[in-house]
Amino acid sequence: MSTQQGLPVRIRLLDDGLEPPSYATEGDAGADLRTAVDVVVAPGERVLVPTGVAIALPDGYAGLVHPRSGLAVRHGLTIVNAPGTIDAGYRGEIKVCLLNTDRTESVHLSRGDRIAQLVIQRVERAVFEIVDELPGSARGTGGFGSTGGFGTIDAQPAVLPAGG
Ligand SMILES: O=c1ccn([C@H]2C[C@H](O)[C@@H](COP(=O)(O)OP(=O)(O)OP(=O)(O)O)O2)c(=O)[nH]1
Ligand SMILES: [Mg+2]
Repeated sequence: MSTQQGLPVRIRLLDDGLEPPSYATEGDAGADLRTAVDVVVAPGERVLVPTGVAIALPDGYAGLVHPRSGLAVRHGLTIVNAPGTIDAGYRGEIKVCLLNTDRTESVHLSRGDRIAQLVIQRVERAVFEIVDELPGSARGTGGFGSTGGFGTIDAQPAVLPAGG
């Protein structure tokens, strides 16, 4: 009898010989995902990396693909669309769009290296109700540094033109 506790999630291992996603230590929020291929990510480049797994999440859940902090700090490796969203209905291979933010050094990854982490969360689906006025709140329309932060906030944040 298994003593493991948690949400049962069906997983297909699409790549024989690759270790399945796993939690590194008890209490971890993210299960580490591995690259199925050797890959070099050049400075400033992005690469879509296969993980060799497909999952079926129960309705009402989503998987969020987060970067790993160690790779971020040591190598500048991040995920372009962090966190990536794995929909409950998605049955394809989970892939990770890695980005090397380092200006000079390439990142060399070997098949089996842990490249990202999958956090599974409950999610709500909204039923959008169109209204003319929103209810008041303490924050109101303040945002984008309205509560203070670095330096002076005298100026309003610039509104950048789309695409510019
Ligand atoms: O980092 C990611 C993000 C997404 N996906 C897969 C699972 C997800 O369910 C599907 C769609 O992702 P998303 O909705 O973010 O992409 P989209 O650009 O909106 O594509 P689509 O039109 O297919 O929804 O792609 C991944 O494998 N890795
Ligand atoms: Mg989508």
